[in-house]
Amino acid sequence: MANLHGNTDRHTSEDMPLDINQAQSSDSILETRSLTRDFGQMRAVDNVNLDVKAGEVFGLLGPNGAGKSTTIKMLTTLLPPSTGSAAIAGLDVVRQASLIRRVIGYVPQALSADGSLTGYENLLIFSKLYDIPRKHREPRIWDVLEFMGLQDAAHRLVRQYSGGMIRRLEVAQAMLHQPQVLFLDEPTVGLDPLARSYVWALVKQLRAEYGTTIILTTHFLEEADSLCDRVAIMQAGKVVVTGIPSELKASLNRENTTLDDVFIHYTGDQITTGGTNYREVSRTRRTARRLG
Ligand SMILES: Nc1ncnc2c1ncn2[C@@H]1O[C@H](COP(=O)(O)OP(=O)(O)OP(=O)(O)O)[C@@H](O)[C@H]1O
Repeated sequence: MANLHGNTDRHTSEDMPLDINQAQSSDSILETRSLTRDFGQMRAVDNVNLDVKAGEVFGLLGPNGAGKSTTIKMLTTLLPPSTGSAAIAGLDVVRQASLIRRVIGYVPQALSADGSLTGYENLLIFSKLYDIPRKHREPRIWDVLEFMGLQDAAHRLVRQYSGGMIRRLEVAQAMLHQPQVLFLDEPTVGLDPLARSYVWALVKQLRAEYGTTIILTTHFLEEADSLCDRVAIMQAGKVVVTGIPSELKASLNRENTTLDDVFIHYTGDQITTGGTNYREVSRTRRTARRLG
């Protein structure tokens, strides 16, 4: 393993990925081993090894097209890996997919709430999808509505919600069955700063009150710095570095280092550029517009 401290040369993808605190797999709730996904000739996720501890907020960072969403889709059983393996709470994502779905929640980038229904109705549908027993549904729905600060809007149509309220409803949907691990794929894309800070507060509260392990992707490095216990930076399908944000920043041995500096150091890229194609841009803009 390369020595991170004092090394200010740009990291290349040929190097071994760095892990500056080397999580032990024994207390991991999520593990991937050589997780790989190909789309035809294109390798979207390339031999990714991750260990996430129970109760951590873990950030997956990387430029557009780095492989973050594809990784999340494999972990949430929506896409089978080409090779390699992944386990959550000791369950294999391929062989035990239906059991995995009971212990995870997932908020995708694309809209997952139906605008023509009320918030309550959306939650009722999810409570049935999650097989929550009939007598527990209503109290559970009111619990999550209250937790997300949406109880007064419960019977309003979702199309009348603000972008921030829709995001909170989507997190509520994903939390109904009290998952051990919650995946948030760009939870604050398209939100204004106030709504974004509300979502940050919610993530912190979820972890504090329920001990939920949270795995999020984001393009906002300030957000990752504020929320995440550890981050992994991906580039071209590989994890190039994993670590605690403060230690990653300190390791550059520069004054006033931000996570942006760390990101540029390891990827040589500004997070808003590089590898972007029309499909990705239009998807992000579509999501932002629908939330906005
Ligand atoms: N279904 C698919 N078919 C073909 N290629 C795909 C598919 N899904 C993703 N890709 C490609 O795989 C690569 C990784 O995409 P992915 O969406 O995982 O990146 P990302 O890091 O999540 O990017 P973004 O930050 O833009 O969401 C990209 O080159 C993308 O074009």
